[in-house]
Amino acid sequence: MWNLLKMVAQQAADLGTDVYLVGGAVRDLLWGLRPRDLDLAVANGALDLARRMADRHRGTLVVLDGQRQMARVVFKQDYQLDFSPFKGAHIEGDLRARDFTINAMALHLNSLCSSKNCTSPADQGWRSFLVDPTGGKRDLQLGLLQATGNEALLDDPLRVIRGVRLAAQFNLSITPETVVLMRQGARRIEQVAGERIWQELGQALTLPHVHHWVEFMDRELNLWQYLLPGRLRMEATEQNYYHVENVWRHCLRTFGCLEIVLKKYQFYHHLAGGATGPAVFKLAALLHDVGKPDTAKIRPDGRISFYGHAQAGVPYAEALADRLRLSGMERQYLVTLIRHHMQPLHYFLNKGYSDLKVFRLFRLLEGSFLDILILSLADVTATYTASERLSELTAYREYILKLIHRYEHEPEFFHPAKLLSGKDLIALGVPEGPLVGKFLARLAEMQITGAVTDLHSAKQWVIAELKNITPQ
Ligand SMILES: Nc1ccn([C@@H]2O[C@H](COP(=O)(O)OP(=O)(O)OP(=O)(O)O)[C@@H](O)[C@H]2O)c(=O)n1
Repeated sequence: MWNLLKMVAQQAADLGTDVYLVGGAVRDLLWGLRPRDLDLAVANGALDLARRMADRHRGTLVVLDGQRQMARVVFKQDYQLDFSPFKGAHIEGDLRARDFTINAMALHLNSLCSSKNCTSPADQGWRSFLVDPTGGKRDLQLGLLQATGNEALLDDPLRVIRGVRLAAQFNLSITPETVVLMRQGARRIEQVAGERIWQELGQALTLPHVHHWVEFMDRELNLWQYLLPGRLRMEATEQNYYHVENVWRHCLRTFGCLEIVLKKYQFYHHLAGGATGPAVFKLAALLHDVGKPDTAKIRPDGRISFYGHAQAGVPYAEALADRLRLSGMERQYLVTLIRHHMQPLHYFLNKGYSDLKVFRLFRLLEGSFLDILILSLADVTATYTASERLSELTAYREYILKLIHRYEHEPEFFHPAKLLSGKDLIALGVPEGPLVGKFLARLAEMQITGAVTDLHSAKQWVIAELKNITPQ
């Protein structure tokens, strides 16, 4: 990295301009990290400098905004350099216009690289070229997050969420004055584009232990009220069985339990949902009961019917996905988690643990079997610990862990070899259309129960079933 920065300084000197390493990269260096995304503020000719770096050092140039002179140069996927002009007349002005003091520092590369100190980050000499007009270095040492000024968070309310993310990431305390500014900024969060919110919120939620910060966003900043559709309604709705706390408190508790369950059983790496999967998963925990109170009813026979509220939560999940502009995959994942989160408990209470029931539950959960089992365990842990029903919790935990163990150790059970394809079924006389899918699903279940064991018995079963279909 240091060599790359030397090259930047050299090219800048040739162009007769000043260049500074700024923002998060400087913070990370002081924190002892090796940044890979390097932001560079250039006095004049940012685009020319980016072009020279790409041409002369075999980087790939992407002009991000030609008019505003912003460009990115990528080097063999190792480092990414973002060039932009100073915001303001000079570097101090640029830094003061940034979000937090720890992000408002710069390194003057021209001076640094013309000195003998430009060798390696281990050589601490580079610190003497720090430009730090707001006291970022001191704040970082003290573990404090502080806004650069009174307007910083009103100018760009996204910075409120960035602040929470940075505090969580670097384990910082937010100064009381900055908390007040964050609270004011939070009221304007609705002005911020959904994709920007999701980018920061997603990063924050991906961190492994943010329960405390999620509570902070609620208690101190009222942020969830602006971000989550249904947040107020959840607070106004009592859990309608066990009557311990309102739905929103329960969801916050579930969020905390989810982080514990994920850590305790090392589940982080098994989740579906792609790179942002963990963040969507946690969002689902926070929203999972939003559909209450159209909800669990005790039926006359004493059994509990759960379907209503999980289904009723789907439109809220969709509205949130739209607001945050989640990708199609993220949206689908969120909706699936919300829609089916009650099913494992429903199966536990009402259906039992036969092979067929386990297989049906697996099929029902649409590729998110493991994730929904974990969410359900967190959900039930939250409910049963709050209402001190610990023996029931033990039984449920055993049930879920047994399912998870089976899922991880018996892949052939969950994915039985396909004896007949859709085409085979049609050749045997199954009418084209939805019936083919139904036959395939039934056939898989027949394999699970052992009623069908090989190609011959599969064909026999299909032929016999076809006779049961009334001819039109
Ligand atoms: N809303 C924002 C976004 C960014 N910045 C400034 O731009 C720098 C670069 O932003 P970005 O690359 O998004 O974040 P980093 O702080 O570099 O953090 P990370 O590398 O962890 O994403 C920040 O350090 C900060 O100085 C800001 O003031 N306000």
